Formats: sequence, C-alpha cells, structure tokens
Amino acid sequence: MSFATTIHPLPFSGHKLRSPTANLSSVKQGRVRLQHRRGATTAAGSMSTPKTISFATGNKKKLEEVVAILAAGGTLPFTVQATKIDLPELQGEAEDISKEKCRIAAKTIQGAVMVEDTSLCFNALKGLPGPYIKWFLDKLGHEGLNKMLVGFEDKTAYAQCIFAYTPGPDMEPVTFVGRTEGRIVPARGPHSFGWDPVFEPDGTGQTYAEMDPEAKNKISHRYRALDLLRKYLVSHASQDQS
Ligand SMILES: O=c1nc[nH]c2c1ncn2[C@H]1C[C@H](O)[C@@H](COP(=O)(O)OP(=O)(O)OP(=O)(O)O)O1
Ligand SMILES: [Mg+2]
Repeated sequence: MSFATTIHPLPFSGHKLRSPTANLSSVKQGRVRLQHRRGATTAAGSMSTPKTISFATGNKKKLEEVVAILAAGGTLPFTVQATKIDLPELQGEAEDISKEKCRIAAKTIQGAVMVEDTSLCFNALKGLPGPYIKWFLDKLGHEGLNKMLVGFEDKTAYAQCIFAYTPGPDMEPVTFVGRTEGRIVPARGPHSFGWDPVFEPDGTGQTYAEMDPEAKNKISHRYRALDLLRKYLVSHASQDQS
C-alpha cells in the first residue's frame, strides 16, 4: 500500500526556520523553543524519548495550539521542531489514520515524529463526519454542518484529537486520545480556526471560537490528547543528566 505524500513548499510563518538538512531538502522545519533540559541521551534503538521530536502538520493553527499547550505545561526534556508536511487525508478508523500519518511522516523525516488527526463526531450521526470533517467543513461550511442535524433533536457532538508518536520510521506509533464533549450550534465568534465557531463545549456557554485561546487550550480535545503524550514522553525520557 502506498500513499502519495506531497511536501509543501511553504514554511510556516511566525516561526523561526532553519535550513533543512541535505536529505530533507523540501521539508520545512522550524525549531520551537521548548527545550529546557540539557544533556538527555537516547540510546540508539531504545524507546527513550529523543532530544528532538518533529511535530508534522500542514495546519498552522494546530501548530500554534500545540506550541502554546506544551509551553504552558512547563519544563520539557525534549525539543519540538515544527515540520510542515502536506500529510495525506486517509480513511478508516480514527486511530488507524493517525498511526498511518505518523508512519508516513517518520519515513519522510527519517526521525522521531508526532502527528495528530482531529475528528468532529455528531452523536446523532453515530460519530460522522468524524475524521472526514475537513471535507464536510470545506464543502458545507458552518451553516451546512448545522443543517446536517436539522432532522435530529440530538445536537450533541464531541471533538476528538488523536496524537500518534514514534521514535523513528521503523517503530510502531503509540497513540493518545483526547475528547471534549459539546454540541453543534449556529456559528458564533471569529472564523479563525476551522469549525471552532460551531462547537460549544459543555459547561462553557461559549463556542471554541468565542473562548480565549488559553481557555480553549485548557479543556480542548487537543490539550487532553497532548497532555497524555507529554506525560508519556516525560516518563520515557532518559534520566542521564550528564
Ligand atoms: O481545534 C480545532 N478547531 C477547529 N477546527 C479544527 C480543529 N482542529 C482541527 N480542525 C479542522 C482542520 C481540518 O479541517 C479538520 C481536521 O483534519 P486534520 O486532517 O486533522 O487536519 P489538517 O488536515 O488541517 O492538518 P494535518 O496536516 O495535521 O492533517 O478539522
Ligand atoms: Mg489532515
């Protein structure tokens, strides 16, 4: 099975970029300053957390949130390097999609990588659009997403993020699932990130779009999944401080 993976030629703006290494000539990377501990070593072939992990995505807003969430989490024993890759939109179960994205990214980057895949799941539609929300949003817009639920009383939905991480291209990715429950509402708030204006998480009275970024990043599907991954990486970091 093969997937076409296009390397996007444009760098993320707003992040300092450094020259890609020779064999990554068309993968754009930007170092995100999140390294706080020096001297961690990673034994070749072990599962220890490496010193540098690429976060591969084609989505600038995701990157912004990931950087903010990690920065708010305190000291990290690794550096996260933003790597812009145009990852394929795969089909299947959400967890399998995230794992396959991770394998593709690790093969492209030839190194340790984390990716995530985000779903928006309508309970009345048994979890659809799920991982296909990108196309539904593109084609139908916020109003169309609301119209999909017109025939149903149940407007509840959950946002789901699945991070997948692998230390390298030959290793099986591990996954971390984060969910935030809420409901689909007519759009409110700035239209700056995807379906944020039509998703109102439970108990907030605000859509994601109306919330301050800090508030979203404390309860979001992305925060919940990334928090699990962060704990995993911290617990697998080498104790060697030399
Ligand atoms: O917190 C979010 N709030 C609002 N909208 C969001 C959020 N997170 C992802 N989204 C949108 C982006 C895309 O339309 C779809 C997920 O698709 P998904 O494949 O995971 O993202 P993507 O293709 O933009 O980036 P990537 O290169 O990491 O695959 O939902
Ligand atoms: Mg995608």
